[in-house]
Amino acid sequence: MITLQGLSKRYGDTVAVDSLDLEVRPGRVTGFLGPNGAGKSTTMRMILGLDRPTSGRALVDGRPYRELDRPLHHVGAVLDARAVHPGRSARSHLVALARTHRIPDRRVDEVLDTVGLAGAARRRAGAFSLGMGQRLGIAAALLGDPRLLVLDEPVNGLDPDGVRWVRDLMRSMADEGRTVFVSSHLMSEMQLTADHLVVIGRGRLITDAPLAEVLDNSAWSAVRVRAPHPEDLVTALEAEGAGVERPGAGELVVTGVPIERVGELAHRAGVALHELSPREASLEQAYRELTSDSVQYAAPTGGRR
Ligand SMILES: Nc1ncnc2c1ncn2[C@@H]1O[C@H](COP(=O)(O)OP(=O)(O)OP(=O)(O)O)[C@@H](O)[C@H]1O
Repeated sequence: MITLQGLSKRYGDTVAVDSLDLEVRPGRVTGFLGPNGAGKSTTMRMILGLDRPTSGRALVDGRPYRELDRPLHHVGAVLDARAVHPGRSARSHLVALARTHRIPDRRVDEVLDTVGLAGAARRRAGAFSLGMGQRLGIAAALLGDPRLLVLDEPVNGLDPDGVRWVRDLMRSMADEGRTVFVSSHLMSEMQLTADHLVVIGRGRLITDAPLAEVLDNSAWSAVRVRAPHPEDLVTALEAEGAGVERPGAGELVVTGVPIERVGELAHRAGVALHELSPREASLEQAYRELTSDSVQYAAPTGGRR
């Protein structure tokens, strides 16, 4: 488990992380989202003891990272997959890392196999593609068979097979009861991968909630109804305080009432339905609503048509 307590980081006048309180729990994939500059990487660096908090604490299994006896067994991390000696082979890079942490060489071959790099193990890491570099970074993260994975944009540069592979890896790690904390800007991918979401903006916590709750709370979530004569249903819905829009003749978009209730009210009002379906929000839509006030580096809107 990762615990953040009043975690803050300033760089001069910039408040990169602002009093974050958070628990990242085991057994699920927690997506870590936020606009550019929100403070995600800085938070991850503090969790991994690479940056010192200005105030507050970041704890891994109850202790600061620097105080862990065998850190690679607690946490595997991929922050910058390019941080590899370019002249070394993938295998010798991992062997060097393993030996400094008293991990046997056979574990290196196991993780090379797991990430699909066994065939490229003796090639220079400097000549690796972006995707192969990501796989090597993940191999390093897995070396100590850690209880916790911290991944900063792990699917960056991966092809569709690679993206699916990372998704499956994170899923199986979480299903084994490990903690997976992953940042990404790819909302469609996060919607497929994450169980739980933490969203920050300008260094502050915006949301810490299950994915399903974030989607349900989106203004985009609604119920679509098609009915040739919906008037009595509209009256019943409005009496319940539902929001009812009428985008076209015989069409309703209903908010604020569960789909089952819309069905019951239609039945009671004797209104024939031609369609009753959920309009589900995408994470992209929900995320835009949540972060609309905290986007710092937005492209200008309007202009070209
Ligand atoms: N070493 C540093 N020195 C000065 N400012 C920094 C440093 N590292 C980060 N910052 C600033 O802290 C803020 C948070 O940056 P951070 O990289 O943590 O955001 P992020 O959410 O990871 O962004 P992105 O999605 O663009 O990777 C930004 O304003 C950034 O410019």
